[in-house]
Amino acid sequence: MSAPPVAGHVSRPQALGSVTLPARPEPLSLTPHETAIVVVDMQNAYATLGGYVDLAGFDISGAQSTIGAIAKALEAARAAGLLVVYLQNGWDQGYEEAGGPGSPNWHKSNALKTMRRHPELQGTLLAKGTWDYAIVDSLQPQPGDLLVPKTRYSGFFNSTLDSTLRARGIRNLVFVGIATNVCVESTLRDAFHLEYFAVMLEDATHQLGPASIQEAAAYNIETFFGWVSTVGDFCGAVSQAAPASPTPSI
Ligand SMILES: NC(=O)N/C=C\C(=O)O
Repeated sequence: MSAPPVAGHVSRPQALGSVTLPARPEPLSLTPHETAIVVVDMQNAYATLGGYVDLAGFDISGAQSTIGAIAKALEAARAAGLLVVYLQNGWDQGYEEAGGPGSPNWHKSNALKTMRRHPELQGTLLAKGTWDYAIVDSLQPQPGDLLVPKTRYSGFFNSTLDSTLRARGIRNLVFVGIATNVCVESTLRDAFHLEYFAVMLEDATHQLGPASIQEAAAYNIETFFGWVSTVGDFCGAVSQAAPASPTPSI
């Protein structure tokens, strides 16, 4: 027998307008107006050949299919009236926000390390205003979407993300983007600690590192921090939502 759905944040279980998303370890009920899709760091740095992670030596051959899967999920999310939030990772042009040798980020960021190894790249990786920092052409934000800049792996750290979501009554977050095991998982873990119901669409994410890392992140998420679903199931579920009503004006 299959497990009954967990009510994600709905005003009451199975509230009017809620949809059931097939997910692991069990289905999740979501109310569209309390749900946002969070697009993590779909920048040239992470998803385009010649960007930071490619130059740093990671395999991003799967990024093109991830972009296509995200585009599908976004189309369904927008049609159902879900809030779309983009996260954009990087720093000012002088890299003050990245931190100096007193910051672990200075030591661990592969972008900063790559630029130290190749001084000719200095200023080109993840700096605001550069091609590397820009969101990929095919996933450009649309009118009504929100864009939240961030300077560390978790989108909740030192950013406006939590207040932006709370102000809009958002309690459920659907995650897509790159990289599964770094910024997606870091943000999703923080979402759990901040009492959001978090779902990752596994085929709309891509890992940095071997394929086993993707599996490990999905295991962690479905076992400890949230739920795991797919783009097909997400599109099917949100297509059942009543058409979005316009935001009331005040
Ligand atoms: N967006 C990410 O998951 N980023 C991972 C590594 C980095 O930004 O250096």
